[in-house]
Amino acid sequence: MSTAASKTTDYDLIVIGGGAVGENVADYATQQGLQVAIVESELVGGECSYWACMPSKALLRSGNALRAARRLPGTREAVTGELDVRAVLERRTTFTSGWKDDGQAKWVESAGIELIRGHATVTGAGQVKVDGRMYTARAVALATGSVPHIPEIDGLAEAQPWGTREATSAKTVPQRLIVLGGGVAGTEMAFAFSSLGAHVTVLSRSALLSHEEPFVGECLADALTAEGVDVRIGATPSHIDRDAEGLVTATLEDGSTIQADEILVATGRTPATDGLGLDSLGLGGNEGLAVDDTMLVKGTDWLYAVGDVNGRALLTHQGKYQARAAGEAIAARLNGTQVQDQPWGRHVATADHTAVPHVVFSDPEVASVGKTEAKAREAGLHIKTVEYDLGSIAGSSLQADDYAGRAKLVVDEDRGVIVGATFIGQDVAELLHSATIAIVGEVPIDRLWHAVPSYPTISEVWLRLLETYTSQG
Ligand SMILES: Cc1cc2nc3c(=O)[nH]c(=O)nc-3n(C[C@H](O)[C@H](O)[C@H](O)COP(=O)(O)OP(=O)(O)OC[C@H]3O[C@@H](n4cnc5c(N)ncnc54)[C@H](O)[C@@H]3O)c2cc1C
Ligand SMILES: NC(=O)c1ccc[n+]([C@@H]2O[C@H](COP(=O)([O-])OP(=O)(O)OC[C@H]3O[C@@H](n4cnc5c(N)ncnc54)[C@H](O)[C@@H]3O)[C@@H](O)[C@H]2O)c1
Repeated sequence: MSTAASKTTDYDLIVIGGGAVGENVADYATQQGLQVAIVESELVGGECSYWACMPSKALLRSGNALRAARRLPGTREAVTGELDVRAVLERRTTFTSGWKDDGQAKWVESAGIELIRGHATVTGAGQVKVDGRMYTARAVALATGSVPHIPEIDGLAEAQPWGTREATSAKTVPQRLIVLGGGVAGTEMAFAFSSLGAHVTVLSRSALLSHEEPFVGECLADALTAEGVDVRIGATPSHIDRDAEGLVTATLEDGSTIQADEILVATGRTPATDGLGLDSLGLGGNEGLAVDDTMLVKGTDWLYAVGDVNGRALLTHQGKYQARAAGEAIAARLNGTQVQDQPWGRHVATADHTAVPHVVFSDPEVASVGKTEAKAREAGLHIKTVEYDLGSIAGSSLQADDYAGRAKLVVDEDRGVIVGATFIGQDVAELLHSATIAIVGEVPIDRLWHAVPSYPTISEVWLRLLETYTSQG
């Protein structure tokens, strides 16, 4: 154990940032006997707990549940009203603990981690300054997350747009909302606010969710349009203006205008490295810190970057996976025990390269993992793809009348294994882990044939996909 080191430094490890990722780095390192401190400048729990995953999913769930009920004759008749907006917003607020972090701060303490409140900067190897006070450690882990990217559009900054923080913590629902960006956050928030009664216009310069299989964006655009959302693909504003009454006007490149009460900017995020003092250490830049698979920043032997800040996968679950690897890798290095850094070893985040699962909680849901067909081809893989209509599965038709959805597998023909899977449809999120296991486990297609899906579940799509794959020869 590492107590010897603690005699020369204040801590074995200082984690900067107490979001979900920082908490996990600290926890896993502490469990290996390290003395650890977390520095947090805002709320312990970070973006996910207060302004991202939790409140956004709470805002989405009620609309999705209402639509699900309306898809079933018999149930439809029992659900005759609209959403109670106040109740939905209140339920959202309970998931953020009213934007108070007492519960999570208490957990940090109970886990044997020291919490230092304040803004941290890194002043040298193992040196961290927090609001004027210097602390030392044998290793430092950055888990500072990411910040919104605001595009340089004339008048946008002056119009004081909403970011995702303002959207997820909204106290009221604007009558008209413009959503700029057709990525994950923009799509989810368009569904959420439309369900809550806003008239939403989405401005997306490319197809919605353009990193997914192409049918995903098409299905989502259709679903949003059916909900009354005005989806403008290929539309970029050239100018934004907010007048004295608060009215927002977006002027598009073709000269047309759209008016709204609020504009939400959801155009991506960049690593939160500004103001950390990295430039003076010859590190930094806004492209993200290059790390190895133990999350050690390249060119250093003491600095780690974990979660959103390293730009590998801006997702809570993947950041926490990196954190489990990094927390134990740091402990192994400091304790002088073996670092298991071979691919798929305990101390590396190998899955970041091959199997990052993600779910978009739109309606229909989008759940995908691994490579799309385009990415697999780009990687030079010799692939075959197979698609199946989810609506024709017995389990799906029981789930909802007129169930619409699609599934696609990307198979590496040389290895006979799945390298990518995409599902779109109601309630497909829980289907995703089966695909993640198949990819991570490199389960041969021939063996997958023996994984029999229960009847009548939506998972039966696996059987149909494999039958179709085999019949294609
Ligand atoms: C609207 C929205 C919805 C999302 N929904 C999902 C979802 O459903 N599922 C999912 O997996 N992911 C989702 N994400 C992504 C997810 O929120 C992030 O991947 C996750 O929060 C990253 O965790 P992190 O700990 O790396 O960073 P953060 O949660 O951002 O935590 C970083 C912490 O560091 C602190 N900090 C920063 N700089 C300093 C400093 N110098 N000194 C001290 N403290 C500092 C910050 O105050 C913050 O608390 C969503 C993101 C958005 C924007
Ligand atoms: N359910 C989830 O897991 C979930 C939900 C929300 C967000 N997130 C995470 O948060 C991150 C940020 O979400 P996001 O939606 O902001 O990013 P994103 O990368 O998913 O989408 C950004 C969108 O903005 C567009 N865009 C970028 N610059 C633009 C410009 N100058 N003008 C017009 N459009 C522009 C892009 O084309 C893209 O469509 C994502 O990477 C995602 O991992 C996850």
